[in-house]
Amino acid sequence: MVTSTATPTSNGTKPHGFLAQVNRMFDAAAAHSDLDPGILGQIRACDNIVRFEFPIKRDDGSIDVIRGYRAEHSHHKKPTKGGIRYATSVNVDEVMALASLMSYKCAIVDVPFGGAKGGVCIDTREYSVDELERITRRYTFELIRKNFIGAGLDVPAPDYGTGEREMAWMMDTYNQMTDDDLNALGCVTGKPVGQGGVRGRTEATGRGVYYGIREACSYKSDMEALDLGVGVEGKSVVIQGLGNVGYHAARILQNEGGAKIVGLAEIEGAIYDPDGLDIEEVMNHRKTTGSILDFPGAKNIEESADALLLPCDILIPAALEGVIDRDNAGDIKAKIIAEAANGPLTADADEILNERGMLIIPDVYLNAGGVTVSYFEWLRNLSHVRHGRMSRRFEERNAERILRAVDELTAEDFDSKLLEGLIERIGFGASEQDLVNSGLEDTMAFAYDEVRVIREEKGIDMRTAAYCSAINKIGKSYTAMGFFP
Ligand SMILES: NC(=O)c1ccc[n+]([C@@H]2O[C@H](COP(=O)([O-])OP(=O)(O)OC[C@H]3O[C@@H](n4cnc5c(N)ncnc54)[C@H](O)[C@@H]3O)[C@@H](O)[C@H]2O)c1
Repeated sequence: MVTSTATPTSNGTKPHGFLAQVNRMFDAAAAHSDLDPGILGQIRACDNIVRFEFPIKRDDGSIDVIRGYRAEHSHHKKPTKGGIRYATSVNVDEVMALASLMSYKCAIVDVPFGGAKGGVCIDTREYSVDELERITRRYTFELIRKNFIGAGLDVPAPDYGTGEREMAWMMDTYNQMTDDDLNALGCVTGKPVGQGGVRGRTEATGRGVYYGIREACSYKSDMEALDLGVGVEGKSVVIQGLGNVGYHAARILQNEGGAKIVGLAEIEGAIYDPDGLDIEEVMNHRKTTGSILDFPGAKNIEESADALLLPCDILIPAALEGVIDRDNAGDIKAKIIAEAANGPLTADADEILNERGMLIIPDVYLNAGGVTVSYFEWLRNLSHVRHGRMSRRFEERNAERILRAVDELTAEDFDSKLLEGLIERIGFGASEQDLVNSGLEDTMAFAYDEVRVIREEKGIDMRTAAYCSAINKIGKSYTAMGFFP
């Protein structure tokens, strides 16, 4: 085990890797800050990182050595929060970069957590479900031993390659291994609904991506500058990655926003149809045939990455980092780049696309829906009260009182249907999903507005403005609490 606060210089670190890209973006925003350089340095630094290896018995009896990581970027607020990634790209540089993004993201949407990220360096397709469960449980056990998990300490969530299944295994392992009975449910978020999860968490990142794009498309001056109309409706969209984030973003953009999905890219290749692709039909086709290719009416694109260059209004990279770099940035035809994935643009690509006048909605803002709803889930776990449960009866009784107060309404003709109608009309007794979605919608709209004001005041691009927002808020936090000892 290596526990260190130093910047990575060995073992998996790329010379100009992901962390260097994130720090370059941070530095561009820090140049607009009046904060003491020492405080800026502390905001940028990764507070704690752990790397460990453990053996796992495969189904055939052989042994694999698995490498895991967890980085806690910023302890200015606790717990720290961030996903667990299962991918072969996972290394110390990647988890530190992703943990930094989490700190900035939480600050931008006013979620009171520090940033963290963890991962296991595996290709999930090479392991059975039983093996994945053993890996997840052992990884969690290592986090417990090293004090890197707990409702008040550090709270993982799903990321690339993990989902609610892995979160349930993590929570159960934590529950079995610790005495933290009261708060055990809050040790991870993104759990299944029956295991302390909240309705709406699975789709939350994709839904947040939709709300963020909708905010961006609602500003006439920005749309006019791109020669586009106001609103999401009718805009053509290309999406890379049809996992949790990409699929739900596509579905909601299509069904609620009226956008036209013209291109979809997955690992096996991409498809294009300028007349529009129905996302559910494509997913069913993939389920049946094992691939999105050969979808009826669509053109196959054998080289999946070429889909990034398709003509469209909005390009949504929703897979992994660094997919748009200085080599392909000049060929991108989309007018809006909506960063659903973390770090899909290198700093060079970011500069090139900004110079070309494109509107980039940055990851640190756009994919914050997941952590926002994770916050709701965590609050629910700590309070042991389901959202909407306390308020529903109270609100129903209020509605009943209002109805009974209407003079002409006697007790005999009191009609429960009328009560239901009133409840629905004035929004009483909202379901948990309604409460979660409306909380997420407000959060995304409010944060967009804060970033927009900074962007206009300083005359800077949206990413730099979003980082400025994060730096201001985290800087305020460090300044107010002072430095120990
Ligand atoms: N899950 C969340 O709540 C969440 C929250 C914030 C940010 N993110 C970020 O969103 C991105 C995607 O995460 P996810 O949870 O949807 O992961 P996921 O594992 O559910 O899905 C990722 C999808 O991308 C596909 N993919 C991988 N490489 C590809 C390529 N080169 N071209 C096309 N498709 C490719 C995979 O096959 C998979 O279907 C990551 O950058 C992650 O950090 C996720």
